[in-house]
Amino acid sequence: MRYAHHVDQVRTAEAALMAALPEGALMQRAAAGLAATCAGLLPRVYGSRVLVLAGSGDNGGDALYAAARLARRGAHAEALLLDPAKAHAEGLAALRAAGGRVTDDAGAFGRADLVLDGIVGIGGRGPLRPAAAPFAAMARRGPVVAVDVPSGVDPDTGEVTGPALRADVTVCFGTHKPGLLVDPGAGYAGVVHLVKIGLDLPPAPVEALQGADVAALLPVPGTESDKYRRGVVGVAAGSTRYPGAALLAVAGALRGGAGAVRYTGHAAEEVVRRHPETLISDAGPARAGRVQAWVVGPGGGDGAEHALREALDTEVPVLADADALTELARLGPDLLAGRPAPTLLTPHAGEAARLLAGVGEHTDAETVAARRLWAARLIAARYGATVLLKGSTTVVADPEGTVRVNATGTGWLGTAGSGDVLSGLAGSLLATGLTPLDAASAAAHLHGLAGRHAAGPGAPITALDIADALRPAWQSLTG
Ligand SMILES: NC(=O)C1=CN([C@@H]2O[C@H](COP(=O)(O)OP(=O)(O)OC[C@H]3O[C@@H](n4cnc5c(N)ncnc54)[C@H](OP(=O)(O)O)[C@@H]3O)[C@@H](O)[C@H]2O)[C@@H](O)CC1
Ligand SMILES: Nc1ncnc2c1ncn2[C@@H]1O[C@H](COP(=O)(O)OP(=O)(O)O)[C@@H](O)[C@H]1O
Ligand SMILES: [K+]
Repeated sequence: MRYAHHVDQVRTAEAALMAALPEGALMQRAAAGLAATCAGLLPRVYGSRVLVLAGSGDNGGDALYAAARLARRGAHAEALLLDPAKAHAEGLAALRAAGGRVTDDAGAFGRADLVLDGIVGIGGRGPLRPAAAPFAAMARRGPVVAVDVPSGVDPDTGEVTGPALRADVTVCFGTHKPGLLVDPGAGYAGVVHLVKIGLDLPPAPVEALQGADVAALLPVPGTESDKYRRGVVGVAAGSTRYPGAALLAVAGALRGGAGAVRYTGHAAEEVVRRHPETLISDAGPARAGRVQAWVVGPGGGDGAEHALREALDTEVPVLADADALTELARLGPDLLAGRPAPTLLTPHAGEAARLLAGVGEHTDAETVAARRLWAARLIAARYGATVLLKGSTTVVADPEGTVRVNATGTGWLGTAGSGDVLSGLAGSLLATGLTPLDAASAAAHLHGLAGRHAAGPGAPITALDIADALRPAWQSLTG
């Protein structure tokens, strides 16, 4: 598991640790880890040109001390001080003592073999200020290593509201920050290395499941298992206009661990032709027969409201997607109130904007994509449901405030019908007995791996390719 903490939690833990350590010890731990990562990125340290962009806080201090360590190993280290009067005095003295020097030539950025972004860390707020902003767009020769956080990225949210430094590698201290794991910030962070510095931290508000965590969640049939005991997932999807969504949701559901898939809707013939193992019900969710979870909405068209109401009237978990979300946004969160079982909502950014409008928060898809944590948390709180917000970083938030992020995906997943496969998959995991939080985060992880597997070194994929790749993705976790 990767854990990410908010800035105020880091500050509290840092204060407690600093009180127990000699002055400056914590910064030296940070700088040592930072310098070691930088050394690993350079073909050789001796003779390399290292440039520090140094702001006036401790983030600049870390960068200056790390550059001093590299200078002691023979690097030509230079520091560009964004506010010379306020530069970190001890860090600067260490750099000078190691043979480094100060420069005011901005061209050094483009010539450097490695740039250290020590402009701002967890003390930064808002976009880069004018003195630093030009570096966001400047050509570079060597890698940019962000110290703790890429400057210009909000550490708590990953929001980027103006120019920000795009790093190849981010070396963060003590714990991950949410902004390193959630787009758009994650896209600026590059590869993230964590340097442990001994902080004693509270429970993390944001976490990211790793392969082993997901493997531990996936259902495994026992000797007593049969298709019913493994769980049956109901899929109410597709319409005469959109039969394909039904095929795709069933394709995902068949590969999600449930023992059987029960389908109801207007695309029964097509579904059985493509997936002969599907159980077909003529009635809607209310009388379709026993299931342990319902998936409702993909390609649902005009029938989506009816199917949603019937599914919500059952006593099993319900996953609402696509057209069912549009209906839910129109009808409002009261529709979910008092359900005896949990509800999982799987919006993309546009559907999330509709759900937010349904509770009086008028916004658009771009804003949702730019403020993913905010959007997912708000929908979860206001609808009292678990939310899986799709996109380049998938964010899963439950109404109790737990947030998980998933980054196994690839841009190739942005293909028509991809979300239908995901909803079938997540519903199937729900039917096996996973909580909505676990089902959603495991499904997002598997779906992302399947997309990568299907795309290979890089090629367009179809939604059915993703469904087909779910088995190797699953095996890659459990093998
Ligand atoms: N916590 C830990 O456990 C450890 C923390 N450590 C390190 O300390 C770092 C935090 O240091 P910090 O508190 O000094 O704040 P920091 O990030 O340097 O920024 C403050 C300065 O930035 C400026 N500034 C603000 N916004 C700006 C903007 N948009 N654009 C430009 N400038 C902006 C602001 O200017 P002012 O408003 O004062 O004019 C102020 O001068 C942390 O990230 C980590 O690297 C490690 O050494 C050890 C363990
Ligand atoms: N840039 C991206 N990086 C990673 N995953 C992506 C990206 N774009 C889309 N996806 C994933 O692809 C799927 C698209 O789902 P959705 O938008 O509902 O498509 P559709 O409605 O066509 O099925 C989601 O799982 C989403 O997370
Ligand atoms: K930084």
